Amino acid sequence: MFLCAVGAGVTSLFRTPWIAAVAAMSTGTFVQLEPLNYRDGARVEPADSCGTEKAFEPATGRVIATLQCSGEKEVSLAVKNAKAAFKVWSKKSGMERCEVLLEAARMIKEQKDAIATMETINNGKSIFEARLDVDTSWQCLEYYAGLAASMAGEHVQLPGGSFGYTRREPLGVCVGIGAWNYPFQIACWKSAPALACGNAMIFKPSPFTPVSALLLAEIYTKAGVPPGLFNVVQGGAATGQFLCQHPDVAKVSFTGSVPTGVKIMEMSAKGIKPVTLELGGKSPLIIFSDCDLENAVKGALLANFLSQGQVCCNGTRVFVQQEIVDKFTEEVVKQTKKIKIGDPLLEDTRMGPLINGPHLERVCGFIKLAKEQGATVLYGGEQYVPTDPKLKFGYYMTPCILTNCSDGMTCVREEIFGPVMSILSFETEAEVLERANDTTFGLAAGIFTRDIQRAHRVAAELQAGTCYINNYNVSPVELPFGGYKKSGFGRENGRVTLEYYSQLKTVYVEMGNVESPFESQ
Ligand SMILES: NC(=O)c1ccc[n+]([C@@H]2O[C@H](COP(=O)([O-])OP(=O)(O)OC[C@H]3O[C@@H](n4cnc5c(N)ncnc54)[C@H](O)[C@@H]3O)[C@@H](O)[C@H]2O)c1
Ligand SMILES: O=CCc1c[nH]cn1
Repeated sequence: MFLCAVGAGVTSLFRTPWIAAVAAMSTGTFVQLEPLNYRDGARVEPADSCGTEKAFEPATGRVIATLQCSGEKEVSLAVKNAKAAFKVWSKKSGMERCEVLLEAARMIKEQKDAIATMETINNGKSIFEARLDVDTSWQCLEYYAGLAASMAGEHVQLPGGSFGYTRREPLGVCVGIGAWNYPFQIACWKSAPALACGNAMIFKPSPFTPVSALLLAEIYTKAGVPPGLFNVVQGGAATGQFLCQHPDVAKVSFTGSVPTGVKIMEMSAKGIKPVTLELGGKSPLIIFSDCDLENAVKGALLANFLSQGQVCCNGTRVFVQQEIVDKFTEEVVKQTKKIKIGDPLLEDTRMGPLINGPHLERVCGFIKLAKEQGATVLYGGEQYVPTDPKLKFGYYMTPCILTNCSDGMTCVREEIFGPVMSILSFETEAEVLERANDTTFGLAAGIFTRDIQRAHRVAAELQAGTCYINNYNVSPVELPFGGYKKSGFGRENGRVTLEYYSQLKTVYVEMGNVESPFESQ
């Protein structure tokens, strides 16, 4: 499927040499040559286009693909195909859908290293993390495979022997629109529950990370979904709008920024389409003085520096109780200095490049402004050039720790979406709760304490969709994930997500005669 230096030509995704060749690929070698749209069970060039976009390898700054953004015609063809596939797939039993999803999960597991390598090349996250993302991806498919057959309604007894029952039915053609920070995982988090419920899906990845959704599409086809059930269209805002506005699209599940979420909701409102919005955050991490300090420091690093800090639920406002703030800060800086930055495909790298040049500039701009507003950079926050010459034009920076922060500063109020931790001190539980909740976002929050009563009391008061107690950024597929306030609504993962990809039909059954005020005397 890909031409690459080690691949020696075009090979098939499903042959072992392809998997081995991709998994062994090194930074600076991959070029995407095959079409990036997927329709009717195969890669295709789009029928029309509304411009082009370039996708990069963030580690080197090389262009790896030039996308044709799908136009209205291509989007309509994808919807037409998805509608046809929906007719077949929605008639299958839950157990039949389960079998196909389990096979797809098995194939993802089998190709884990190759998929993770592609993700690292296109996104820049370390191969260590990309493999973890692939694990949560196949787990998601397995989880919803297991739930597919449990979709059921209820039976309700009514007077006179009449009764009613409910049926949980799929919605139809669902659209998934993804962000660039977890390209493969987001495609799985959306498609697995959608397909388990009997829907079809058209997925549009971010134009920055167009590559890995195609691997998922090929796996679904090989696993046995009908052609057209999972299609991929490429492009940016214009393509996304064609999708959201299409009259035959039944639902939109979106992961991205708040401003785009607003637009998605407006477009969906015009068609009365349900939406799931997984948006941004500025989450608090609260560290009480009675915590296990070593775990709290580990938690703070997990909350800030995974995927170069480009994680929606990151706990970037680190509130530390006054008594331990010096000790905590010293230890956090010590551990942050140890993070190995560099070629993301190397096994010991823990921080790769940011997604692209403009984003790196934006993150550095936040740090500059933080300094102007009175914050102190205790460590990092600078552009970084690794010694390997092939990485010279990559988008690297050192992880940044800010102190002397106050609640009104821009770095404390706005989502930076980069490796920037702001440390703030507090004195009392009541005070920190008020400050933690003083944000328009509400995606996640964290608490480190040994006092279990306090942990649950604080979790109950935090205005956030997910609260981590004594850990951070762990997202098992069994647990629902989603936001409060401007971080969005609807959920991904967990049993509840079946409700967001299905609708309830009530069937009334009359066992007697019709009683009517209109009957003749
Ligand atoms: N809550 C979550 O689960 C979650 C997960 C990952 C990222 N995010 C958030 O995503 C943001 C970063 O991702 P991003 O920069 O890709 O976000 P973005 O909003 O710029 O883009 C997200 C997607 O929307 C598409 N898009 C842009 N304009 C559109 C329009 N008018 N109509 C339809 N589609 C449109 C983009 O092409 C992309 O595929 C951050 O705010 C982050 O917090 C949230
Ligand atoms: O970036 C936010 C968390 C996440 C991971 N995968 C999908 N969302």
